[in-house]
Amino acid sequence: MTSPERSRNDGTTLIGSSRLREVKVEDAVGMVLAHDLTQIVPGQFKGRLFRKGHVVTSEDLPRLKDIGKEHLFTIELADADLHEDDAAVRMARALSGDHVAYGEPAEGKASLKSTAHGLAFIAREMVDEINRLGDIALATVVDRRVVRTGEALAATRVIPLIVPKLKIEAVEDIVSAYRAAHGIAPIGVRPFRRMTAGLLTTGSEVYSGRIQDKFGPAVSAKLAEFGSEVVEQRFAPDDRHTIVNEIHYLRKQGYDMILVTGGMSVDPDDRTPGAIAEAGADIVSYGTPMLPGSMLLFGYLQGVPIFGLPGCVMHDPYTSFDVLLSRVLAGDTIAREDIVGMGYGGLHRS
Ligand SMILES: Nc1nc2c(c(=O)[nH]1)N[C@H]1C(S)=C(S)[C@@H](COP(=O)(O)OP(=O)(O)OC[C@H]3O[C@@H](n4cnc5c(N)ncnc54)[C@H](O)[C@@H]3O)O[C@H]1N2
Ligand code: MOO
Repeated sequence: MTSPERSRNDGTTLIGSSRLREVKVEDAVGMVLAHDLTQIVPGQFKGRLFRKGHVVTSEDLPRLKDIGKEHLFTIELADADLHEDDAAVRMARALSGDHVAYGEPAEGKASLKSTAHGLAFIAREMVDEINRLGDIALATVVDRRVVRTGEALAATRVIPLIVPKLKIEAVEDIVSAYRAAHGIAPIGVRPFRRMTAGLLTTGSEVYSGRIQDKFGPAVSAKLAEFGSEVVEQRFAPDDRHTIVNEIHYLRKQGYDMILVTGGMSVDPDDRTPGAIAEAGADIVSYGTPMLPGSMLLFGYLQGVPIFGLPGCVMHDPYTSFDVLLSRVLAGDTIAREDIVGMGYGGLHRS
């Protein structure tokens, strides 16, 4: 796993073909730092105290001692090797796909960030394959996580200070093969489209004015959070025929998706799933193996995504609606197997 590293008793260490020479801090004034130096003060600070390339001055000596440095390295880098910063950047470059940016490395780490609000794409098998090489750390967010502009997607790092070029070339080869096979990079972001929605709120208690509608504001806020919009809201009592007609009305308006709220459970007045079916939708799934949001229905009405949203969507901040909505907005067509796969890791409230 680890690079052959040989410490010698003349104060030098050989890593691969490169030589690291230890210099006592007292003798290091005027020396150029070979790598970033980190300070950690729990609860207060963690980061770079000195940058790679910094020229050590006599004023630096107490601060170097404070972070435990008695010696510093000079590096004689062999042609066959790479400095940790350069290795991290090369990996970042290889891995980055659409809507991903990476900046300057720090402390041997390069961060890949999203340049869009959308759904992260992370090829998990690729991450595992790279980490299997050893001496390399590639840490990512989970696939299909919602990311905002500027949010981190992944970070690359090599474990030793110096790594053989061959190791990074192995990463580049793995990634090239992936790109060739799949036509995309292993790390990317699929930006959310701006979609319009027609909303139908069912429930006789709301329709009659007995209680105030709370679903409309909750669903509108949710779509706005994703950059989309509820354009029109209609209301219906718990009457199947009326609900079917209202669904047809919304379909005719040409909205990008149709959302029907309430009446999704097991009571005799819960008419929504039957009405969505009667309206002619192809039901992908009624019932979603995730909590909250288990009573959610998803289907397509003449190709338009249609959701039956259970009461929890009005109440819980994160439900199966968030998962499926984000995928629809990223351009996915949802199949039954996608719904099946939501159960593992899908328990967010018992
Ligand atoms: N015996 C069972 N009970 C429940 C089940 C079950 O499987 N068996 N599922 C539970 C789950 S999970 C959820 S979520 C809810 C689903 O509720 P519904 O979608 O059927 O919602 P309703 O019955 O129509 O209403 C429930 C509740 O919410 C109020 N509501 C509904 N719409 C609005 C609105 N637009 N504004 C304000 N308030 C609204 C309604 O008055 C009820 O109080 O069922 C669980 N139970
Ligand atoms: O679907 Mo309820 O739909 O899990 O809280």
